[in-house]
Amino acid sequence: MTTFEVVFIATPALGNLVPLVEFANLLTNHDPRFSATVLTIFMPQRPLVNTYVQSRASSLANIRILHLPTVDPPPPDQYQSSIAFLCLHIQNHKHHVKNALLSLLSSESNSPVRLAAVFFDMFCSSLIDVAAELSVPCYLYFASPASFLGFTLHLPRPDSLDSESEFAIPSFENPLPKSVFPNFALDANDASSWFSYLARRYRETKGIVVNTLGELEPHALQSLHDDSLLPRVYPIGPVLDLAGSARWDPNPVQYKRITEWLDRQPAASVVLLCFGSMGSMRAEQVEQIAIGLERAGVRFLWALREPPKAQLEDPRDYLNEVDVLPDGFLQRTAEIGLVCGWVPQAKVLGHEAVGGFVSHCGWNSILESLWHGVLVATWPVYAEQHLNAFQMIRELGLAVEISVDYRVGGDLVRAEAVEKGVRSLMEGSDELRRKVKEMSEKCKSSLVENGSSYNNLVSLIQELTS
Ligand SMILES: O=c1ccn([C@@H]2O[C@H](COP(=O)(O)OP(=O)(O)O[C@H]3O[C@H](CO)[C@@H](O)[C@H](O)[C@H]3O)[C@@H](O)[C@H]2O)c(=O)[nH]1
Repeated sequence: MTTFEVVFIATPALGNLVPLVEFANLLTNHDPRFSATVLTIFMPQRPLVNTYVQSRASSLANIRILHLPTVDPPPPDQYQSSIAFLCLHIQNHKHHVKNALLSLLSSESNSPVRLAAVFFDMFCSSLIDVAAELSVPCYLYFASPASFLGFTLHLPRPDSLDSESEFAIPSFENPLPKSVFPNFALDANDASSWFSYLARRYRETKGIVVNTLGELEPHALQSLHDDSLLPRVYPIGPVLDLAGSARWDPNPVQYKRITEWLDRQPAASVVLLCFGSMGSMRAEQVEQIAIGLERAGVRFLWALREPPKAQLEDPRDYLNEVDVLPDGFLQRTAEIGLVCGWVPQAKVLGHEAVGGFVSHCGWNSILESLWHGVLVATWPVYAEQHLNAFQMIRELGLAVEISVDYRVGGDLVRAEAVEKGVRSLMEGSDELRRKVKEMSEKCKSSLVENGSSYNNLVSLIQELTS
């Protein structure tokens, strides 16, 4: 029997790497003819990514994790933005990726294993050259929504953006105000030119897998389908690591403390506040959130993390969060709240005590909340999150809004807005909750036999093995 090897390469960031590894896991579990190798790129500034890789490497039966040799980071005079840094750093691994693929191809020549494909994620377009040189079919794995994939393909030039305008982008039903554009699309620096380059090259792949489902993003997916210059798009999702960081938690003591605290709270009473794997807030914003939460008087679990000292570093848990919180806040809210650092988010969202989620709208967080049927209040911060929030509220009607000033990098969100947003999340919105529960059912059924994502996985496998 011929067996098939698939290689996966992701950006060294949890939001990209985790879904890619889970997709590799889904593929190899679905069809035992497949085995997978994940090639990882090392970045010293990302200790959480490294912890995740180490732990996952030992827990996945059909997946080999291979570390590419370490490469020096690009010197500062070669980039202006963190996106450019990432893209250059990834591009500088071309040689090592080629060697890794060559060694897999050479082992293939004396065994019935076929190297069926290489999957790259959204920042790795430069590596398409390596796959092309070795004639290995190349696919894009897109960990953000289909709507954002469409956005990248129709990125207006920054110098064509005028402050009053709205923009028609085919993957969105409504015109987009400039205020929801990601930072990289607004600045005429190297970030927008890198993104245009990345997206141009998506079209050169043999297919694109998006971590979404047809039932969630029908409009965006139809627009991609209608794009005759794009390869076939396979919506296969939601692909999630539901055990999440509970499996590789950076702080197991904290995890135990959180779980025990949640176990003592009434059903659907707690609001979780968490802003992604790279999320942190400056001191003035922390203060406004604290005041807003205290005024709202709801139970809360707040993942509060310290801003990184240098660009591209992960935030860290505060050694002592008392330093940034208003005087006496922890004592006054001791009965109803828990402030902690990193939380095992996917597990927490599945806990019956959690009734609402204030989220930065990273796509993995949105999918995790939909999976568990937890209503989100949107608080986008960076990357494509303003677009995701726009889609969730205006296009899909699946979230409530914390009225963040939509200027990117925006102003302080005042305590009043936090209080109002949290109240409307926890107190009202029965109809929204019903819709979210309905979507939760669709997420689950899409992955079982004859579900839409399941069927797309079967079609992809047919293509990979033909
Ligand atoms: O305290 C925390 C914080 C995060 N997480 C997990 O980390 C992941 C975070 O992923 P996501 O919600 O997508 O946010 P980011 O880490 O910010 O992800 C980046 O990558 C995503 C996928 O491309 C984009 O949608 C985001 O905008 C981008 O910032 C999720 O699985 C969370 O469960 C935790 O478990 N605990």
